[in-house]
Amino acid sequence: MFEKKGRTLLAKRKTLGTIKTRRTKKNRKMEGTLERHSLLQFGQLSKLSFDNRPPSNVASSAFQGLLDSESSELRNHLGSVDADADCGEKEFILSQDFFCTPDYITPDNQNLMSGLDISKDHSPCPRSPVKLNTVKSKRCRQDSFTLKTSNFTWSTKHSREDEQETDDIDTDEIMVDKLQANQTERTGYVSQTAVALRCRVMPPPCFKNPYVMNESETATDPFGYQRSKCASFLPASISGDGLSRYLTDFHEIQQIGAGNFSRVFKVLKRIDGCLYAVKYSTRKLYLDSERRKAMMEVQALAALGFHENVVGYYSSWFENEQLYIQLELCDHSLSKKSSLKISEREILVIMHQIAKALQFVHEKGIAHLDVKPDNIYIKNGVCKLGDFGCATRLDKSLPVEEGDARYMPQEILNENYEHLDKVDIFSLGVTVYELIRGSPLTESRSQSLNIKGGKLPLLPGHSLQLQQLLKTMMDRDPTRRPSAREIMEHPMFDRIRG
Ligand SMILES: Nc1ncnc2c1ncn2[C@@H]1O[C@H](COP(=O)(O)OP(=O)(O)OP(=O)(O)O)[C@@H](O)[C@H]1O
Ligand SMILES: [Mg+2]
Repeated sequence: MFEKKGRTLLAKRKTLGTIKTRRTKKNRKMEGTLERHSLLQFGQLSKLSFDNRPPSNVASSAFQGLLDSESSELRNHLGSVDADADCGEKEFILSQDFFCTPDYITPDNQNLMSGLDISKDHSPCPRSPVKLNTVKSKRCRQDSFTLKTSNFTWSTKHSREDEQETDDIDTDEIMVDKLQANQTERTGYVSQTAVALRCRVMPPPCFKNPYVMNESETATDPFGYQRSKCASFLPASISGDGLSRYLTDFHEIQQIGAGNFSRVFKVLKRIDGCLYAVKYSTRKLYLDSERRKAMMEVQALAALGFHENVVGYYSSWFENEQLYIQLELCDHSLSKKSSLKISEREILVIMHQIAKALQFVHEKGIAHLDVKPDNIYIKNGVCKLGDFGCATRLDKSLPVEEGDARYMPQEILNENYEHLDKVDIFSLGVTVYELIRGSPLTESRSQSLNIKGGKLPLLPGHSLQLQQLLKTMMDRDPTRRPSAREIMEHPMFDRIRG
């Protein structure tokens, strides 16, 4: 912790360029360690820069070029420092903190989030932090001070507080060197390359997956502390022109679906040549809270893992303040079929497969809460449950946001969340009823009252067994509805088990 504070201080000194500290012995000793640490870190950075070069991407080549030029410049500088025996006076500390501490390198009013466009970065690379010609230093012992230039104001209140923690208050004094007039403009300058490098060095933040039961798998995040400083910066920083992961990794073929909040495209993944579905939010998710809410869908999918009757999940990322989700590509959704008459055998197959999916989901402690024909997809004749945008935990440890009201039982509309698994059973019952009817449910109040009241009309042409099962699935009382496992084990399905 002590060394950490020492680094912070030195990083600040480097950034400000002209602030010198009269060091105590203790600090000098610390710097020796930190300089070695910095060299080590630089080694890692340069390795990253040279080893991870994508061969065929123009944008990333330009990006790499900038990184390389900056890397070699920094390396030259470090080399010369290495040869110099008097390490105590050097101001070249390059640590991860330098790249990951926006508050130290970011002047006020600079919008880093929208400025990350390497192709447009025609600004000169920052010169190595050479010693500036300074005029006589002036002592400053205020608790906080403001360094004003013609362009910006940099409050160092926090810096001063940090330094006070690190340094011995009695012995430390801060001396501020006056800048030469032609250096004032550079004081607040942060190279876009440095920002890009920071993003590259810094892995994205880890979020705890609330659907995963075994805490130990997600509790450890070795970068947690440093990432937390960049958490709100990173999602937006990977967006913007020229750095689109979607466009870089996928070739868009056609739109295959749209929901209330999203659009879904059939895409070809460039690197593996396979087809996928990519769903992305139509609304821009500017707020952290919006992003976290959207992320619950992918967290549920990731926590569930593979099941043949659940739509496959591959990856997800934020880009341009939108959440992108790469999914298994299916042929179409079941709603296409709800306007057609389908046979009882087909109905039984669908019912059995979705009950299987629900059994799997419920056993993982999750409720789907938006089962309906729109959210059941067909792939090669196999049904897959999709759209986990309303998924929540059965133990009520997460907020409940019910799905399409037409398929919801009365108890959830009354905010009774005691039997969330049985909400899915009710919705599956309504889904099957809609398929049998052959026409989509309307928003009509009388229809809705009948369904929610468990009053199922006779379904001519269908077995009593099926009608009986549907009736219990749509019972008003959730405790009387069968579980997904009980549905699966119903003898009626012997006809299709073949
Ligand atoms: N993996 C997929 N393969 C094929 N089509 C898909 C896939 N995912 C979604 N779709 C299509 O896109 C439509 C919208 O997707 P989805 O239901 O996930 O979006 P949404 O915005 O969450 O929907 P909702 O309006 O229900 O909230 C689906 O009904 C389906 O037709
Ligand atoms: Mg949907």
